[in-house]
Amino acid sequence: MAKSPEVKLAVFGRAGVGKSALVVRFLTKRFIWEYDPTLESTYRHQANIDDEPVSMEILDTAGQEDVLQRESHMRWGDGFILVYDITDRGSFEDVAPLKGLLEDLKRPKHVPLVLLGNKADLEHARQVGTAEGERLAADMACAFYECSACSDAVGSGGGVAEAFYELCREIRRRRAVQGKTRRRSSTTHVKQAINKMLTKISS
Ligand SMILES: Nc1nc2c(ncn2[C@@H]2O[C@H](COP(=O)(O)OP(=O)(O)OP(=O)(O)O)[C@@H](O)[C@H]2O)c(=O)[nH]1
Repeated sequence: MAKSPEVKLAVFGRAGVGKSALVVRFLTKRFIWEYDPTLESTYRHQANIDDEPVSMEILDTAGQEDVLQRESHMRWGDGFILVYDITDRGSFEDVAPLKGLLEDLKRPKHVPLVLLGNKADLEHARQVGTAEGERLAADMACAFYECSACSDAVGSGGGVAEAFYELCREIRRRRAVQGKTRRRSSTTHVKQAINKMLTKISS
């Protein structure tokens, strides 16, 4: 049987935005109130997305990792979920610099991303409007979800799982485009070699 394509997903965001809670919600469909402040953790998960199997490796980063750790996690990932907490404006303001770091490190620069505003169940404490999230996602050319790790029902866009799935789809799309470009460039090389030979023969 063919092996499922592997995708490496990393979850980034300020400490306390709910990265671990979101990963656990995605993997177990449950919410657990408290975790040890994250030491980084990785998980494996298999899913069928649009009838195609995919094998995910998910890295839940620590909100307070140092620069070297962060860079190595950014190099590791194929795609990234950038999380903020809708009740913490500072966590929203951290997102654009994270995207900037990714662009500095990754080639090609345009990295598969999803923006996720978590804790949508805490509407009474909201500090970041939905429209602001939408605008930032438009600037970053990525999908946007407001969700709650407490519940799949809260928030727009079909909950936490949909954000992970959309990131996998985006990685697939990019790989398909890159594969085509590579195939095209190798065909071009063959054509150039044949042309050279023909020129030599005719001269
Ligand atoms: N109300 C509510 N609380 C949440 C939600 N997600 C996480 N929390 C709470 O927010 C706190 C931080 O959640 P974590 O998942 O540990 O956050 P983290 O981003 O992994 O934090 P670090 O590991 O320190 O980087 C915990 O008390 C969670 O119970 C949510 O969607 N709604």
